[in-house]
Amino acid sequence: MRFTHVSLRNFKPYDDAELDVRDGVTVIHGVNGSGKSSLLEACFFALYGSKALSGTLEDVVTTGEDDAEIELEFVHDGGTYRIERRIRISGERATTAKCVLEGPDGTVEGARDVRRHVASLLRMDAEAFVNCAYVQQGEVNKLINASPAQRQDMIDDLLQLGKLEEYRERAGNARLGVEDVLTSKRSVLEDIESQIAAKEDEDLHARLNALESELAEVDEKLSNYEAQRDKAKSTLDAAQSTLDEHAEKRERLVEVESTIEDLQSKVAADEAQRDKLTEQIHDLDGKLGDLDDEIETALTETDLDDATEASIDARREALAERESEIREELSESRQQAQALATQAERLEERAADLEARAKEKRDAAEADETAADEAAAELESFRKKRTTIESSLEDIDDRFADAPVDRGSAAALLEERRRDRSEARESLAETETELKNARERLAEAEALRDAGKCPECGQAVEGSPHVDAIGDRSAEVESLENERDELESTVEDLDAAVERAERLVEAETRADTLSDRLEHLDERIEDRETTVDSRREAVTEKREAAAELVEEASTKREAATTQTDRAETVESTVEDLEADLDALETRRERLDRVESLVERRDDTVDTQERLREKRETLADVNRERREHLQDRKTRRKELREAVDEDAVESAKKRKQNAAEYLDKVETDVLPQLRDQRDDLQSQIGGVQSDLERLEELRERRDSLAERVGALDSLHDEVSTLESTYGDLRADLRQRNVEVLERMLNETFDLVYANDAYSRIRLDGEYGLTVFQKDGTALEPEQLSGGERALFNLSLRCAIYRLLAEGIDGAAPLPPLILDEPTVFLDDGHVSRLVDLVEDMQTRGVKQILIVSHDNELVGAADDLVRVEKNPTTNRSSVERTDAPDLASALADD
Ligand SMILES: Nc1ncnc2c1ncn2[C@@H]1O[C@H](COP(=O)(O)OP(=O)(O)OP(=O)(O)O)[C@@H](O)[C@H]1O
Ligand SMILES: [Zn+2]
Repeated sequence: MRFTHVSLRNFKPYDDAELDVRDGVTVIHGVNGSGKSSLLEACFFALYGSKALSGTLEDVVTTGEDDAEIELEFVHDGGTYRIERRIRISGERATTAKCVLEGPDGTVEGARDVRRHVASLLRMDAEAFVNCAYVQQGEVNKLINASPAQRQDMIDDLLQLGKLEEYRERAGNARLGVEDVLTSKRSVLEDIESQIAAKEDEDLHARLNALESELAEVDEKLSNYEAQRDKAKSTLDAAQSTLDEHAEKRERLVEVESTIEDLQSKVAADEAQRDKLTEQIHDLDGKLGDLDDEIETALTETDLDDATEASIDARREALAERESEIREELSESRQQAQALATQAERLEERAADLEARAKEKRDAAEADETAADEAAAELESFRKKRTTIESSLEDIDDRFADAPVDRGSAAALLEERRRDRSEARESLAETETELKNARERLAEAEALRDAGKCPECGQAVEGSPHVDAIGDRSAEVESLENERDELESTVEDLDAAVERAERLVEAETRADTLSDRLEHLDERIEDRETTVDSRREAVTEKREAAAELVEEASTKREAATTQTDRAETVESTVEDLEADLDALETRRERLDRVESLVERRDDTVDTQERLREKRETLADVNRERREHLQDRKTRRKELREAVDEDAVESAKKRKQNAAEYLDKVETDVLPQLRDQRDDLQSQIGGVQSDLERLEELRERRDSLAERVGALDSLHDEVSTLESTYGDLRADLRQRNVEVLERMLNETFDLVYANDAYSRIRLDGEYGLTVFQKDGTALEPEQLSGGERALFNLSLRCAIYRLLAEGIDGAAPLPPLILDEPTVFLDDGHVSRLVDLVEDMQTRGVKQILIVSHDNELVGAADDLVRVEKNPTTNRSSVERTDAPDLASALADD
């Protein structure tokens, strides 16, 4: 198997990338993170899908893109294949939107089917692919650190040895299954054999023969009795039909006899009925005569000529006409009477009303008169009061004739007098004070003088000029005392004058009051005078009006009497008319009586007619009945002759005999025989089915015995197969281990010659041991990092070779893929790696893909592929460079 072309879109760091992969060694190089490993992963992913990923499906699609596409073309076993996958991100999740494998045998679709198809094509699943062909970056220690059992599983799986174990287990399971079946079948077989033996002991055939002959005897007896029974049955039937015939005839006879009796009694009854009817008709004739008499009498009470319907109707009409006339007149008269009565009533009311008003007027006149009298009395008293007040006023005026002022100035006079008096009192008070002071000064001077001092300056009197002053001072006192006396009498006079003035003021005030009252009285006098006049006038007017009203009332009363008289006249007319109506009613009643009598007569005639008809009908019916009676009597005669009592007796006897026989045979003999027969038949059936069962058992025994034999030999075969698979696997594994150990040592020599190690041992349990030149053994884990890398590579290459050579025909193995194999190697060992690669090539590995940036490996490449990442877009691209150009490019470096 070889890759030929890979093309990517939006796979991890790539946008659009395409690469033709050629045979030989292809080295992919580029700086860290440029996308080298991703390119290899793309191929692996193309083959196995999500199983090939360490991460999730989403990681595959370039961040920020919706979908990714991977296409891988490869050749395998002479065929060309192409796988196409498309991954789409929808929401958070990525799904495989398309997955198609096109190959020479057709197209496979769907991720699961494609993965299975690839696994069966390459005979390895994703895990086996990684273990065999694809050495991933940093997986140096995977095989070294694995336990021998893991390693064994891994390698067995690669070499498909696991299948053998699987087959062995399947064979073991099959053996156990066969054993289970065998055991159960054997026990069934034993059971059947014992059943057969039991049945054979029963001697079934002899029993069958005996039962069958017994059955034949019973059958014969049965058919004999059945024939006898049939004969008895027909005898019985014949006797029965004779009896039935006679019984029927007798029944008819009875019927006919009862019919005759019935008819006879009906005829008699109807004849009696007819007689009764004749009698009734006769009675009605008498009744009719009576009615005719009554009608005659009633007619004479009316003014009818005859009692016909027409004349009664005509009369009735005339009465009705008259009645309506009277009623009309009556209603008019009643209305008129009513109207007149109402008018009279109204007039009475009006008269009463007028009289009442006249009385009111008279009462009002009375009241007015009383009011006028009262006013006149008051007027008289007011006039008297006026005279009294006038004389009082004249008295007051007389007093003012002597007074110093006129009436009206008294108040001013009083004020003047009081002022004069208070002035006089003030002068008096001043004078008294002056007098007191003068008296004190005199006393002082007299005291000083008595003490010998100057009464004026208080100095010693000798030589004082003022000693004469005492005389002056006593003269002053004297004059002041005179003045005071004068003033005191003035005040007394003025007191009297004030008193007089006060009395004048009093009189003046009284005169004013009297004048006011006088004025007031004058007003009232005038008022009363007016009242007296107007009331007296009103009295006259009202009395006149009352007289008029009384006159009007008497006129109304007269009119009322007239109307009442007229109403009475009309009412008597009404009474006359009512009497007329009563007379009319009596005449109508008489008419009614005639009419009802006529009707009754007509009814009676009808009844008589009906009775006659009924009597006639009855006569007809009886005529018919008599004919029918004659007919029935003839029939009775015939039937009486047809009944034969002897034949009936003999038939009865025969019937009884046959019935007795049948009863015996059918209830006793035949059922017994039938039971016997059924019992025998069922016994025979039982024996027959036993025989059939025996036969069946024998058949089953034979087939079971055959089956048990077959199972025995199958068990032997399966056991052999089981042990064969076990042996084969152990054998193959041993051989593989030997070959793998040889190849491992060859490879190891190639990459690690001249070193301290002599060889590697791979034991039967897949344990690995490294031997040093001095013979000491080492665990592979004890090797250095670089040594471990080489050891791993050797082991991987050896496994690859073992597979390549172990599989027949053209090597279908996938390319050998190494991702960064030189990481732990020093320069010398890199050239060993180059040797190893070349060795693998010479051993027939067609395609080797190596990711490396080691110059020496680059130099060894047949094809060089450069991977670059655009630093601005951060997207990777891939480009093939021819080896020589690169060599020179590297030389420039
Ligand atoms: N889904 C993705 N979308 C975009 N870029 C991705 C995605 N997955 C991985 N990468 C980028 O791809 C690069 C990793 O590629 P890869 O491992 O192939 O590099 P490399 O060349 O093998 O590097 P080294 O030499 O270190 O092994 C990283 O730069 C990573 O950021
Ligand atoms: Zn890498």
